[in-house]
Amino acid sequence: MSKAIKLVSQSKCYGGFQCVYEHESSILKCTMKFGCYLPPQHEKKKNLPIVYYLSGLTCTEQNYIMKSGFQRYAAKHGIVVINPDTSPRGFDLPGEHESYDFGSGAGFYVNATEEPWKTNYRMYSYVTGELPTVVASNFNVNVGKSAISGHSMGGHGALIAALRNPGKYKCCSVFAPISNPSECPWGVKAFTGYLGENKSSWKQYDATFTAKEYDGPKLEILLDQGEDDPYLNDKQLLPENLANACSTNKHINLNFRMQPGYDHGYFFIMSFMEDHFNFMAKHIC
Ligand SMILES: N[C@@H](CCC(=O)N[C@@H](CS)C(=O)NCC(=O)O)C(=O)O
Repeated sequence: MSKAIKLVSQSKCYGGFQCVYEHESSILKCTMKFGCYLPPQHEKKKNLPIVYYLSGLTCTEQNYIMKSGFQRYAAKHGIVVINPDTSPRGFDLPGEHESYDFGSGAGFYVNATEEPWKTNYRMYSYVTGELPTVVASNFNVNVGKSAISGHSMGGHGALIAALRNPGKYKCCSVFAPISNPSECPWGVKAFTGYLGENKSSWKQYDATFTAKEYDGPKLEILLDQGEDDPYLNDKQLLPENLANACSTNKHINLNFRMQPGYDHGYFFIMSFMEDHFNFMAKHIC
């Protein structure tokens, strides 16, 4: 596996640098971009903590970089922030670019088992395996101090990454996550396409199921959900199902906050970004 990365862009921001890098992913078999915020502390200090942030449907690495305002808090706490793209890129598989909720921009953080997706659509292994290795070999980070965060489809990705890899991520921060994908239209469409009709193979990628089975070190999860999020009312997110599952598991502490008046977008996310960085900093700084 090549660990080489190439700088695509670099802009000074809060004393550090917001960068975008690209690299050849051997798992996805394509060139992938990822955002990398290097806080001011990166020049002198070694062993900085890492936050991974996974984005939602239709996003590239740009949405979070441009819209969330996270850099201010990453600079304050001295955290390296890595945010990958949401699917493999550069292919033209049948139907890949036809809908916003499947294929490109919608990798759902699973390892596909179905044709024609199974060769490239392996975002679970990319995010939890290849990307951390690439990050560890290129930046002054301490992989033992990692947290994972995400929004919507990326909230689902963050939850399953944390729940399936006990101890790897010290805590998990999510905004409006797709919390029970086996039971919502977005998830059913994606899992049928990537994983096939057999629902038993879906459970490993469903936070509501994996939360019941988690028995690792105490996992703290901060979940913010806008009350006026249209996708909440459309039953795409189902955070109450995750909350029920977590309430029966003493190894998980879920802080589930409903936020009146907020919708699904980045204005909601930016409003609670400081809280999420304070929460993650407590676990990794
Ligand atoms: N109706 C939206 C659905 C997708 C959506 O809301 N995506 C969220 C994540 S699930 C997002 O972050 N969009 C990009 C943005 O707001 O910058 C669309 O077609 O773009």
